[in-house]
Amino acid sequence: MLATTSRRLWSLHPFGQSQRLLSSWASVDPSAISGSNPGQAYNLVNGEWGLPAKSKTIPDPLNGEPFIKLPDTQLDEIDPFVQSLRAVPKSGLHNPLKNPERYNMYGAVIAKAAEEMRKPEVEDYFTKLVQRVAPKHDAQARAEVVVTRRFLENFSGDQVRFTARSFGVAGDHAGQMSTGHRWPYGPVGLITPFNFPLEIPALQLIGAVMMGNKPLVHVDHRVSIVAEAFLRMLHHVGMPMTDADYVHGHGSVVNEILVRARPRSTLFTGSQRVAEKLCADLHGKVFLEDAGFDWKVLGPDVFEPDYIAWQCDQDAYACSGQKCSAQSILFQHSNWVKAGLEEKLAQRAAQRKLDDLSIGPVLTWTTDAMLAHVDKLLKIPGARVAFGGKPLEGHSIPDVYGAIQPTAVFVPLDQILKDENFGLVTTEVFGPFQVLTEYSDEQLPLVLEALEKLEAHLTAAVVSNDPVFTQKVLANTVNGTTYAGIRARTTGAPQNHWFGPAGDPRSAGIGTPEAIRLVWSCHREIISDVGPIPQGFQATTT
Ligand SMILES: NC(=O)c1ccc[n+]([C@@H]2O[C@H](COP(=O)([O-])OP(=O)(O)OC[C@H]3O[C@@H](n4cnc5c(N)ncnc54)[C@H](O)[C@@H]3O)[C@@H](O)[C@H]2O)c1
Repeated sequence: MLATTSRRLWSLHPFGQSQRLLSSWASVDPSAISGSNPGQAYNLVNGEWGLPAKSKTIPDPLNGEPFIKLPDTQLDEIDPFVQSLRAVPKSGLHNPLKNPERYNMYGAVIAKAAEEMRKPEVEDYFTKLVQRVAPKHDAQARAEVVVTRRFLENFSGDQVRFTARSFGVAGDHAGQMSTGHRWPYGPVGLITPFNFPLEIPALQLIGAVMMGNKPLVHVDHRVSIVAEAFLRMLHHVGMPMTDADYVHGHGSVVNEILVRARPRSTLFTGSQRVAEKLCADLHGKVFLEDAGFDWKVLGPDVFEPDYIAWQCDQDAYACSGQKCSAQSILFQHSNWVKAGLEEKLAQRAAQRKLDDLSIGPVLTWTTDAMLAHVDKLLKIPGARVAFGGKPLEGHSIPDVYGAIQPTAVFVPLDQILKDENFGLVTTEVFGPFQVLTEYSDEQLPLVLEALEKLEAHLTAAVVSNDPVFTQKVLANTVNGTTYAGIRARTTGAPQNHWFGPAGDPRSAGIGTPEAIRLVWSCHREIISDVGPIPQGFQATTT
């Protein structure tokens, strides 16, 4: 049974000064939650926050203290979520012909949400909350909050209906006109992972509701408290409480809700394994942002090696390598090797420290698992540890999480291409780990062969200002978000461009009007044919 709670609860938490300013909507204080004062998360269904019978606690990633209590929703408690989704018509809560006032309503809600997030205390609040559950440097956590705010700024006011705009084409005769509409799916699923606790669920949730869908939202349990706070903030600025449901807990439980509720579409962001399972269980009605094994090719033109080393370090190791866009493999032209890039990379990586969370806990790989992966790679002829390869020391990160130094293993290109090695070398390690390799001018076709063999096509970078070289690589690859030019990176996507994989009809996107239209609406063509019927019409059978 779901027990209903109310906003009275906030008063139970000993908020500090800045959190008191937020007390009308914030339910946990990131500065105060601890083993002795755990935060409490709630499910939301049909407009009511509530708790199932069981709860579970999650450990503080920095010291192991059980610091957040989560609803541990069981299979016999999912009926309200199933019924809530089933009650949503396929034509959505609004569409261009139904309840168009809601485009205006969301324009106002999103504008107010942006205004709320522009308050320094709200920016600090979300930054700190993100850091408590997914420890990363203040700059990284704050960037997530700022990108979210800027997205809200971009999609406020009339941008909601502009994003859902229709287009018309003249017909064959008077009275006929065809109009292409962006139509909602109605009931939808939205599942996101742990690594961007705010940005990914926030951007996708807003895209879903502004296009007229009602989503069931689920975020990885380790960080789901953050999106709950965002949802509470949206309610505070006027979003109807019944427009989205929110369920904490196990992925398997969400899986069952979706199987029974049969949403018309589901956006999944996470691992390839779960992506494929959901695709099968939901009969292909999915959009996917799945695993990233992201590559960077350094072209022959060596330029500003200190800058390039800094960018490579950021791409591989910021957020402890836990970005889907993190640089997983670096193809260095021999000119870069001669320029000493590897040493520069090692120096940059050595600057990272736990104190400022420029390196920190890894939430889905243990230390042993990451080091075992390194050991397996080292069995490949010619492979060597370029730097790192050791556990972090002097910390209290619990064993369920991982903690290793920023690590790079060099593997010769010809070995990477061997069938017996390729799968191992191109396994995504969601932590501070990358593979380095080297190629010569004559070996560029081998680099392209390796890129062709990869299965994941999320981000990529071609670091070169040589247009012929860059064009050759771009022309023969498919990654959905590819940066090209001497400043090319793999990470740090802001709100001003599409982010998402390519090369798969299920590929989703995030961040732009095109991404929202693709993921959260389908095309509907309405052909008006109102006459007049031609004078002297005579029927013929054809
Ligand atoms: N492509 C992108 O934009 C993008 C962005 C971020 C992360 N990722 C990927 O996410 C992965 C890291 O996250 P992870 O390993 O924790 O992912 P994961 O697939 O284990 O979990 C992701 C989400 O799915 C849920 N889930 C798990 N099993 C489920 C099931 N059977 N049915 C429904 N939901 C289920 C989890 O609770 C979580 O919310 C990496 O592979 C990374 O590349 C991709």
